[in-house]
Amino acid sequence: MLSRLVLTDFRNHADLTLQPGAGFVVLTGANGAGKTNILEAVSLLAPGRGLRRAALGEMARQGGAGGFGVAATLCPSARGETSVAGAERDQHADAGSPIGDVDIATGALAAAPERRIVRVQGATTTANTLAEWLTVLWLTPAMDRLFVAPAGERRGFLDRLTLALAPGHAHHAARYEAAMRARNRLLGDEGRPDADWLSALEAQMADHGDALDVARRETVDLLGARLAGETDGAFPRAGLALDGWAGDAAPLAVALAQGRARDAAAGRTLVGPHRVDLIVTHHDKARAASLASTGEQKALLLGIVLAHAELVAERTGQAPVLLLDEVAAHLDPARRAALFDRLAGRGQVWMTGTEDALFDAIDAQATRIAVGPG
Ligand SMILES: Nc1ncnc2c1ncn2[C@@H]1O[C@H](COP(=O)(O)OP(=O)(O)OP(=O)(O)O)[C@@H](O)[C@H]1O
Repeated sequence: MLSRLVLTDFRNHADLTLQPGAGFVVLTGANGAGKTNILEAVSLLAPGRGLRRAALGEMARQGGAGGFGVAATLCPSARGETSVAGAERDQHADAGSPIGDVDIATGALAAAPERRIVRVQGATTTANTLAEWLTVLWLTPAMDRLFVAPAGERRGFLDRLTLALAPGHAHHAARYEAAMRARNRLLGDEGRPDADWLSALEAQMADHGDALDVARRETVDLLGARLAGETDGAFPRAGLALDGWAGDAAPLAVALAQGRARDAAAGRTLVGPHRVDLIVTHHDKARAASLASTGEQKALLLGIVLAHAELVAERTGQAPVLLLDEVAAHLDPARRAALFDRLAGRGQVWMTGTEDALFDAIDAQATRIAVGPG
């Protein structure tokens, strides 16, 4: 969990320091006060582009010096002794330094506003290594249409779910994409491409692509089984499946080598795990989630996120940090109570709303923060 969060020139926040407690962190304030901006800042403490998938240059405060910073202290008690098993933690342990609070920071400088800087304990590192330290998952109003959105959005959601169980997932995704871009460029070049160079790139895609495929399948299997066994009742059970790339049907390197002419003509790679879609069904109604009502779609998504948070906590000993933007306001009172019940005592959960009264039931367990303009 985060025990401290400092925003400097991040969106509308010139200088803001928060000291959230464990459990619920409730941000309330008027429209435009900057609540979602705070959640976005937390989401940047994980690999990827954050919950708005915005360009870095958009995040620096207009009227500020041009750069921005998001710094946080992770508190070890809630990270758990067995939780952070990654290479970075091992390095610290090997160096004999005690595992205490961990400072992580990200941002950009005015001189290079689109270059992301990431530091862990003051040492520069890559954004992908943040997955070793913190798992952050979010639900925002923009995700309400996830089940009818293009496949890429569901794949992005699946990858975030997967990252929580396989911290190396972001690294494999980045390497896979880089090799694929290089292959696409090579196939698009004038003249006959170098076959050895193509084979080498395809071998890289196959290595990293297989790792992506295995990790996604494991996530879908584990989460699907958990959802199928649920008896909660407050949130509809989702059925999960993968579609679009049968990873076990043909080795990827073979499929890529055979598809060179086709991909050269298309100007892109037409097979591989970058084409995967997450198929979600309303389990009890045996119907595609895309055909469910708006309210049912929201509830399905929330059910997936809740089951995932519990799965991750169980398997890694570390509850993910959840960011629930405007979720409480859209639930009926019974579902809202069920949500609070399920989340109580399950790690740090940041929630936003325009009205204080929405969160009265959890007042005693929450850090309440009134967000004002600027
Ligand atoms: N780079 C920026 N510099 C300054 N202000 C910005 C920047 N980017 C966004 N803003 C402003 O931040 C304000 C707060 O946005 P945010 O989405 O966090 O509000 P909110 O409290 O979640 O509101 P709502 O309840 O309407 O969702 C908006 O008025 C927006 O214009």
